[in-house]
Amino acid sequence: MTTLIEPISARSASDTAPAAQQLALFLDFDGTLVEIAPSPEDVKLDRRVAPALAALRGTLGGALALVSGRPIAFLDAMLAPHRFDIAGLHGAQIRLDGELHAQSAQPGSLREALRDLVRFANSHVGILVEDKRVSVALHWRLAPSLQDEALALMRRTAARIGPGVRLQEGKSVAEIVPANASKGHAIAWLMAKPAYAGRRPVFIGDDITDEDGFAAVNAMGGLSVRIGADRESQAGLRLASPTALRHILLEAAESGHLSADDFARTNQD
Ligand SMILES: O=P(O)(O)OC[C@H]1O[C@H](O[C@H]2O[C@H](CO)[C@@H](O)[C@H](O)[C@H]2O)[C@H](O)[C@@H](O)[C@@H]1O
Repeated sequence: MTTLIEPISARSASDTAPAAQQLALFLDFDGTLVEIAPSPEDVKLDRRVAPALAALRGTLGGALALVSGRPIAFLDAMLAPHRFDIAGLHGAQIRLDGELHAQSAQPGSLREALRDLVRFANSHVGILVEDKRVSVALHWRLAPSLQDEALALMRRTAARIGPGVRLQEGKSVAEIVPANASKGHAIAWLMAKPAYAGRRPVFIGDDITDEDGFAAVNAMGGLSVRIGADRESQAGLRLASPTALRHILLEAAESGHLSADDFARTNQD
């Protein structure tokens, strides 16, 4: 695939800051920092990744955040003892510099809807309900033949709750999330804050929910990188797998250098 970015060194002759100081790095979690697993609690994070991200955050002058569908508390537990800036629940909650700045309210009737979803899961082997309080996910990875039924149930449920929510589809999952939550909004919000402002955003993700984020960084002249080549995407670049990304991140953490060019190595593993 063609590289769609120009080398950072060619972008501005007057810009003498080190390449890493020109970037803001936004990272999705599932399918990006960890491989997709059979169920949400089965994911395994390589033990070198959290310290590498902490080192990279230093290299980037603090401009590093996770942007995920997971709750912040889950990501904190995975990355402990390190704590990062995080947009969780597809942007429904945002923590910056240790402070919770944005938190959508639990959409009306979500509790009631949850009971219906749990009933469906209890009567269909392989269906999992993930209750994230402000949002809820219905998973069918372990029961792929139930995809249509599960998706139809989630569409009906979201419609019944009303305009306060939207349906977010993903890999073998559908989620009901607050209508105003999106990864694109979360990235734009963070990019307006001092630690991130004026930098070139780089967003790396793998799923449908990441497309909003890709569109947002594309609109800001940033770099969008999709893990996997299995479907169309607005992302300008591709990496083959979380392993390929991990190599880049670990190398950058070790060397103390990160530039846009590091993400132009496409389809590698
Ligand atoms: O935005 P992300 O960090 O990519 O989170 C998106 C959703 O990821 C999780 O579900 C996905 O990963 C599971 C574990 O690999 C997999 O079993 C499932 O099929 C995938 O859809 C997570 O459970 C969701 O809460 C996230 O919203």
